Amino acid sequence: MNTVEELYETLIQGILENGYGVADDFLTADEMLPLASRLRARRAQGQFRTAGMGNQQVVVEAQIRGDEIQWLSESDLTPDEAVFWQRVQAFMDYVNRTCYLGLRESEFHYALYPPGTFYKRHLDQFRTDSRRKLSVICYLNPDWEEHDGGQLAIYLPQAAGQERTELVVPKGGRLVCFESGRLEHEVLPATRERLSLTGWLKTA
Ligand SMILES: O=C(O)CCC(=O)C(=O)O
Ligand SMILES: [Fe+2]
Repeated sequence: MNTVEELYETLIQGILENGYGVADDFLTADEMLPLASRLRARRAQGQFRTAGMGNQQVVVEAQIRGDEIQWLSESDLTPDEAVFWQRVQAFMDYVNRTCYLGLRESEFHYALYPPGTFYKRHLDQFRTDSRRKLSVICYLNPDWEEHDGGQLAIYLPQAAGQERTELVVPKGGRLVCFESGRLEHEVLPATRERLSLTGWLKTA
């Protein structure tokens, strides 16, 4: 079993060496499953909304993204959500001590992609707001298999204008992190509902 510092170090090394980091078991199954249930319960209560594009005006654009989301509010976390929240805050503190990114704030939402939906290739920074420094996605999918699809495709710039595509399987408990302003990425369609907690670590 990894210590949390080892998980944080794995993520940071991944970002420095490959542009993105992946930590399996960021959440244990015991930590992840209650969050998946919480997501479904909140959605059943009608708290989820079709996600919009950009921060200027919310244009619902099913051609671009098909996920439904709900933002977390720090003042309204269940104990299970607080475990995740605190682990992310500790990661943010660790990054600030080791990489001097000046991260001060975070924002997270649950996301559910119904089967067949996707999020086309995009960058996570808004033209009008560059405070998002690190994108963080934690998957809440028990028993996810490669043939279920739903991979996160990450486009890595290479020398001479080339690029390489890497695919991350959205396995439950796994966390992916990359620089929001640098890496374009895409969510591929899945054959099952695809659950996650997605967020950004931001400067003030
Ligand atoms: O769920 C993922 O793997 C990525 C989600 C994403 O790119 C986003 O919400 O901006
Ligand atoms: Fe994204």
